[in-house]
Amino acid sequence: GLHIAECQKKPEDYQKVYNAIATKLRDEDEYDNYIGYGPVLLRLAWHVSGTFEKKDNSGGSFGGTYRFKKEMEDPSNKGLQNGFKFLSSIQEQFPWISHGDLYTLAGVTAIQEMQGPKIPWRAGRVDQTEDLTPDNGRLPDAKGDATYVRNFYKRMNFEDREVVALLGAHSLGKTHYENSGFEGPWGAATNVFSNEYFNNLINEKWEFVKNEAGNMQYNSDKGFMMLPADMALVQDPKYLKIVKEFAKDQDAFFNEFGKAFTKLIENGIEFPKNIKTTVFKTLDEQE
Ligand code: HEM
Ligand SMILES: Nc1c([N+](=O)[O-])cnc2ccccc12
Repeated sequence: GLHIAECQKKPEDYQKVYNAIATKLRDEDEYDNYIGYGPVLLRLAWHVSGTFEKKDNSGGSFGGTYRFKKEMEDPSNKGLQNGFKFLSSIQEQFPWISHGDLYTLAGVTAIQEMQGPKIPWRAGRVDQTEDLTPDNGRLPDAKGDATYVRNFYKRMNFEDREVVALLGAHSLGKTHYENSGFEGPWGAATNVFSNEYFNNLINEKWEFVKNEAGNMQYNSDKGFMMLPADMALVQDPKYLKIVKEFAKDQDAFFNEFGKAFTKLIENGIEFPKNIKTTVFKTLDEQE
């Protein structure tokens, strides 16, 4: 059914939550060989939203159902518990925030504190009961080709340009054998948002190899890696055109990513007029 957002707090209350997350991100910088918690918090926000199914308006970020066992233990979510644990102290400090608002706000904080685009955000997600937890298997398969990726994102109403922009988040963080059966990049994993991923796709020399977990992935001689689903973006002529644009024009990428990420974390939710969009200030902007 339809999810109507409800919110009693003011924008400055959510800026306090943003600042607490951003401060903790700065303090706890050693996580994952000094990549920090930014990428895993961003992936958590995407995974709690990426279960959305437009046919019956099920899944999506509204109900905060990631907190329940079935969703937390979805094999697609392996490793995200690190992000969940990071947020437990924030949840204690601000017990009034819903889980859906917390997970999506943390993703927005991660993007902005990693020098990414501003992500407009609205509050009002309301915790739902465990029975509404979506089944496992709604998140995308890393082995998918371009046809698979295009069809997958149709389920959430995303077009080619939005899909290519969203995958640009793979400029951040890395794959880990213990989570997904893929590994790398080595040494090149970043925690600064950029369009580098698109330049890697186009400029690196890729070798399709079987990795130590028995999965096929693309490795470059400079130590970068791509999933088969990443490489789909240069194997499909329509996607490739957009990859080339974003590789040349970081602003175009940032602009498209900002809009698509807000759409991703708000899929399936009706926001009444009284709930205004907030664009949070970064810590740097408040010092
Ligand atoms: C075709 C769609 C996608 C597939 C198949 C996919 C697959 C994956 C896989 C297998 C990993 C490695 C997880 C691990 O081993 O720890 C990963 C990491 C990541 N993904 Fe995606 N992803 C997709 C789309 C997205 C989107 C839309 C976003 C955000 C907008 C995103 C953000 C991230 C981030 C930030 C990481 C790094 C996490 C870390 O360093 O801990 N991905 N993705
Ligand atoms: N850093 C990454 C790259 N990269 O090129 O640096 C490519 N693909 C990725 C897929 C999932 C997570 C991180 C990725």
